[in-house]
Amino acid sequence: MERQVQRLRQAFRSGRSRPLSFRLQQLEALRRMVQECEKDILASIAADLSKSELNAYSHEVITILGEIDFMLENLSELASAKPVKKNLLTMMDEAYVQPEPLGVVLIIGAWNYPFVLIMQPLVGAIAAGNAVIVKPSELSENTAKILAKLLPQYLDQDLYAVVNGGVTETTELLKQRFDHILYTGNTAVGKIVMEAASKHLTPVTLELGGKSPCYIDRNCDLDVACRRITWGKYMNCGQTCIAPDYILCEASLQDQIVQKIKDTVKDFYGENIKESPDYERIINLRHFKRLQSLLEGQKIAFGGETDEVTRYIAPTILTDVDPNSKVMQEEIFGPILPIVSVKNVDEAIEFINDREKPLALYVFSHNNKLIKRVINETSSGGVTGNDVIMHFTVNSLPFGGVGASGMGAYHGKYSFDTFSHQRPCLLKGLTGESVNKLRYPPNSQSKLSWAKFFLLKRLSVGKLSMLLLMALVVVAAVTVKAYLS
Ligand SMILES: NC(=O)c1ccc[n+]([C@@H]2O[C@H](COP(=O)([O-])OP(=O)(O)OC[C@H]3O[C@@H](n4cnc5c(N)ncnc54)[C@H](O)[C@@H]3O)[C@@H](O)[C@H]2O)c1
Ligand SMILES: CCCCCCCCCCCCC/C=C/C=O
Repeated sequence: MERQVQRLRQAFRSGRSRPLSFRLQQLEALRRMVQECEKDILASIAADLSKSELNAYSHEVITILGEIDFMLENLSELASAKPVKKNLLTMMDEAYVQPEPLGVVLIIGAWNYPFVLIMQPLVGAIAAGNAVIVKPSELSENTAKILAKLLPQYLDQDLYAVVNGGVTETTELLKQRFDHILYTGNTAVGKIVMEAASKHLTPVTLELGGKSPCYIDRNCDLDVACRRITWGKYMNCGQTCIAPDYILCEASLQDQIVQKIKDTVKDFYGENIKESPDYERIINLRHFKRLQSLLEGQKIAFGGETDEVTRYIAPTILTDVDPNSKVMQEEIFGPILPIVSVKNVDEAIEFINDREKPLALYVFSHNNKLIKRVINETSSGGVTGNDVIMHFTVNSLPFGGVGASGMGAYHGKYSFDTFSHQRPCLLKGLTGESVNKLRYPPNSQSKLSWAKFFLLKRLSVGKLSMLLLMALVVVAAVTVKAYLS
C-alpha cells in the first residue's frame, strides 16, 4: 500500500496531472470508458443490487456522463486564477486566488450506488489535477471488480489507482498519508476515517447518512406528493442515503397517505412486486435481518412480507409509529416507511430539531411560505421542496451533509473546490518603500493613523473612482514621505 501511494505521489510531483490539457484528456478518456463499456458496467451494477440495467443507467450512469460533461465545459473557468479586491496599500499589485491541486487523494465509496459514489468524486479529483486512489465498497463486488479492470485501461496508471478489499485493506490504506480523503458510508466508519486522517492532518469530506424527514402539509396535492415519495422511498429498495426516511403529518392525513402510496406501488411495480424488474433486493443478509427486526412490534398498514432466500422486503408502511421505537432511532436504509403524527408544522419543526441534522429534508405543501419556514427553522444537508431526491441531480448545488450527516460537499464546481486548495497570491513590485515605511519599526501614532487610512479604505470597481483613488495614493505617498523625512 505504502509503495502504491508513493508511486502516485511521485507521479503527482512530476507535475503531469496539472496541465488542463492533461486533465481534459483524462476526463474524456473516462467518458469513453463509460460509453464503450456501458454494457459491462450496467451488468455489474445490476448484479450487485438486483437492479435492472435500465435502472442502473438512470440511477448511476446518466449522472456521471452529466458530471464529466460539466467538467469538460467548465474546467478552464474553474481552474483559472480569480482576481480579488485590493486595498490602498496593494492597489498597484496583483492579487488573485489560484486553485491548485491538493496532491494524492483517497476516495472511499459505499455499496448502495457503487458506480456513481466512486466516479462522481473521481471526476472532481481529476479535474482539480490530483492523483487519486479509489476504494470501492467490497459489498458491491462486481462493480468493484469492473472499476479495477476498466479504470487502468483508460486512465494514466501512475496517477490513478484502484484498491479493492475490505476492512483490512481499507485500514492499511488509511495509515498512509493523503492530502484529502472523501469517504461515503456510515457514521461509525466515518469516525474511523476522520481519526485516521487526523494523524496526518488530512482534511476529510464525509458523506454520511441519517434519517431524512418528509413533512406533508394538509394543504397539499396528496396524489402528487405520495407518487413522488413512493418513487424516492422504494427506489433501490430504500437503500438510498437521501431516501425519505419517515413521514411527519397530521394524524388525519395518515389513512389517505397509506392508500395513495399503496395505489402508487401497484402502478409502479404491478400486482406481483417480486416479479417487477424495477424493484430491487436488500444487499445482504445482515441488512435484511436488521430491517426485519425494525418491523417487530409495529403496526404494518401495508406490505411487511419478507423472503430471506432472495432478501426481498416488500414496500412497507408503518402507521402510528412511536417516535421512541427502534425504527425511529436508526437510519432505516430499506423499504420501510414509518408515519409519525404531529399536530402541525410547529411540532414537525420541533421534531426535526430534536434530532441529529439529517442529510436531506423534504416538505410537501401548496404553501411556499410554509416550505420556506421549515427550511429557515431547521437544518439539513440539503432540501427538496415538493419532491424527493432531486436536489442530488442538480450539479450546480453542493451535495453533502451537516452535523451528524457529514461534512464538506461535492458535485460540479463544489467537487472541483473540494479537491483544490484556494491559494491566495499577492504579487508585488520592488518599489514603493516610502509607503512601506509605515509598517517598519519604529512604530508611532502617526504611522498607525496612516496605516488605518491605507488598510481600511476599500477600493470600488468603477474606473473613475479607481483613478481618483490612485491620485489620492500618490498624494498620500508624497505627503507621508515629506512627513517622515
Ligand atoms: N452522503 C452520501 O452521499 C451517502 C451515499 C451513500 C451512502 N451513504 C450512507 O452510507 C451508509 C451505507 O453505507 P455503508 O457504510 O453500509 O457502506 P459500506 O459497507 O460499503 O462502507 C463504506 C466504505 O467503508 C469501508 N469500510 C467499512 N468498514 C470499515 C472500517 N472498519 N474501516 C475502514 N473502512 C471501512 C468499506 O470498505 C466501504 O468502502 C448509510 O448510512 C448511507 O446513508 C451516504
Ligand atoms: C428520467 C430519469 C431521471 C432519473 C433521475 C434519477 C436520479 C436518481 C439519482 C439517485 C442517486 C442517488 C445517489 C446516491 C446517494 C446516496 O445513496
